Amino acid sequence: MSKHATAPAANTPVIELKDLHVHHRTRSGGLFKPSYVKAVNGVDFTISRGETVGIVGESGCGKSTLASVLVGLQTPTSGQVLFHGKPAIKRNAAMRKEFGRSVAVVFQDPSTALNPRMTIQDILLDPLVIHGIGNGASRLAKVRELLSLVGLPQSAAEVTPSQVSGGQRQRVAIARALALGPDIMVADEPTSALDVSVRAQVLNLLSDLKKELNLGMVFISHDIQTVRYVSDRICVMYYGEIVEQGPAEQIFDHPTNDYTKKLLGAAPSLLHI
Ligand SMILES: Nc1ncnc2c1ncn2[C@@H]1O[C@H](COP(=O)(O)OP(=O)(O)OP(=O)(O)O)[C@@H](O)[C@H]1O
Repeated sequence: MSKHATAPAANTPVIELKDLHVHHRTRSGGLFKPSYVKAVNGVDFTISRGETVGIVGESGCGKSTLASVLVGLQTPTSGQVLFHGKPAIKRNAAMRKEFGRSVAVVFQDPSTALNPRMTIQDILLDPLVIHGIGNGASRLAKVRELLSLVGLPQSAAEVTPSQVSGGQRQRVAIARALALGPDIMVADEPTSALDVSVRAQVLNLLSDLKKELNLGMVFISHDIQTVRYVSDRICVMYYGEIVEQGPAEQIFDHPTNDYTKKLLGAAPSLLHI
C-alpha cells in the first residue's frame, strides 16, 4: 500500500456528518401508512481532536439520536458519515474495529452502563482483551494507569460498580472509554444522573482529560450552562435541526436565534438542575 494512499490530512475531522437525517418509525402509523418522527433532520456536524463541541437542546430534540449515529449505534436514514474523511456507513470489519478504538462513548447513567457482576478491573480489561491489546502484565499496568488518570484509588480495581459512589462509577465509565486511546469521546448527559455535589468534579475531570490527551469531545446536555462550562463550540438543536452554532462566547454573548435566546433566558444557575 502506498504510504500516501490512506493517511488523512492532519486537520481532517475524526467524524463529519453531512446532511444527516434519522427518521424513527412511530407506533401511531398503521402497517400500510407508517408514520415517522424526524429525530435528526438535515444536520451538518464535525468533530476533530482537541476540541469540545457541545450539543444542547430540550428533551426530544434529537441529541441522543445524533449521538448514536456518531458512535455507530444507529444507521442514518440518509446523509453521509465520514470517519477520518472516508465514508463510514457500510464499514468493513477493519474499519469497524478502528471505529471502535477511535470513538468512545460515555452514557448518562453509569449504573446501567457497567456490568454489575464484574470487578472494575475486569471492566477495564474488557476492551483491551476484545481488541487484543497487550498481554496479561501490560493490561494490568494499563488498568492501573486508567484508574489514576480518572482519579480513582488502585483499590477500586478489586470491587464491583455497586461498591463505589455514583461519581466514582462515572469515573469508571470514563476510564473504560479511554482504554483504547480514542481520538474522540461522545459524552451523552454524563453528569445528569449524578448528585449535584459531584457534577462539577466530573466536568472538571472531562475538561482535564480533553487537554491532557488532546481528545475531541462531543458533550451533550439539555443544560446550556453545563455545556458552556466545557465547550469551545456549541450547537443548539431544535426539533432535529441545528438552529445555531458557533464559539461558546458568541452563542452566549450574541445569540441570534430566538430558541437559543429562550434557552439562555430559561437557564438556571450552573449545575443545579
Ligand atoms: N427508537 C425510537 N423510536 C421512535 N422514536 C424515537 C426513538 N428514539 C427517539 N425517538 C424520538 O425521536 C425524537 C428525538 O429523540 P432523542 O432521544 O434523540 O432526543 P433527545 O434530545 O436526546 O431527548 P432526551 O434528552 O429526552 O433523550 C423524540 O421525539 C423521540 O421520541
